[in-house]
Amino acid sequence: MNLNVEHLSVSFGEANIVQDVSLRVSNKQFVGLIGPNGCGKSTLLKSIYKVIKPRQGDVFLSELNVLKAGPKAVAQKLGVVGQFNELSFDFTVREMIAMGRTPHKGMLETDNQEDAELIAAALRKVNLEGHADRSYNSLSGGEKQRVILARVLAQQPEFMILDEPTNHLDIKYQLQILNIVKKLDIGILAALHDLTLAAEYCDYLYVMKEGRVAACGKPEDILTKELIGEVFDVACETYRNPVTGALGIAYLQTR
Ligand SMILES: Nc1ncnc2c1ncn2[C@@H]1O[C@H](COP(=O)(O)OP(=O)(O)OP(=O)(O)O)[C@@H](O)[C@H]1O
Repeated sequence: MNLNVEHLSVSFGEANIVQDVSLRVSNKQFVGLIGPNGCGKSTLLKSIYKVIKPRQGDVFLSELNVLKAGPKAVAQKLGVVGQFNELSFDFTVREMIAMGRTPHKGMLETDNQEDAELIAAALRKVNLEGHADRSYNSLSGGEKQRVILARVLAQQPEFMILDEPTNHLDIKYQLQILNIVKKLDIGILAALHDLTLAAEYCDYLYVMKEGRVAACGKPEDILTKELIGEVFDVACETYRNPVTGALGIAYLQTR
């Protein structure tokens, strides 16, 4: 399933927050969206997954016209791990994850054995088997984040959007979540803040600055000290990590 975002623009009043952004995720790529705070990453993602209405532009998931399709048709294909996961009403962890099955159900259809197995498998995958009956609101930020991922796993989407999925997570779970997502073998578009993790996990990166795409390409081609200095306003040197061989970034003092 491919994602095509075409000339998307979002405005709040007079402020043009996302300006004529086009991007593509094809062939089950893991594509990262990076850029400084406030550059418009979340707004772009929310307009792709229909929480915000764009001023202009189109979004296609393969043949599906996302902005014109109904929510259920989109939810059958697209899973979303958003940035803030607070709830006014309390549910158990199991109930939260069961919500992932809703797009695949008829109006009054209840959960069956297959749903129960998918929910249990999702709980196992994020290491929260023992937490199924806990109240969601009582969980730590990192545990909540993993429940939201488990809900999306139970949803069995063909494409996934993640907005800073490693927020709140310690390094073990940052790596675990990125490994789980990477192994799903579906197209992924994820906003990420950690540039070395973005370089390690992403096949391709889009760099946003002030609402526009400032650069795009393979991580090793575009994550240069010049681009990082220009977009994030920090001085750095890039290097090959001698242990992993991955791209390393040594941050120097802020300019
Ligand atoms: N509903 C809104 N009304 C007015 N301005 C908004 C609204 N939502 C976001 N903005 C503004 O749009 C800009 C982009 O916000 P956005 O959350 O998309 O940035 P971001 O790149 O995801 O930032 P971060 O890395 O901090 O999460 C910010 O200046 C923000 O204050």
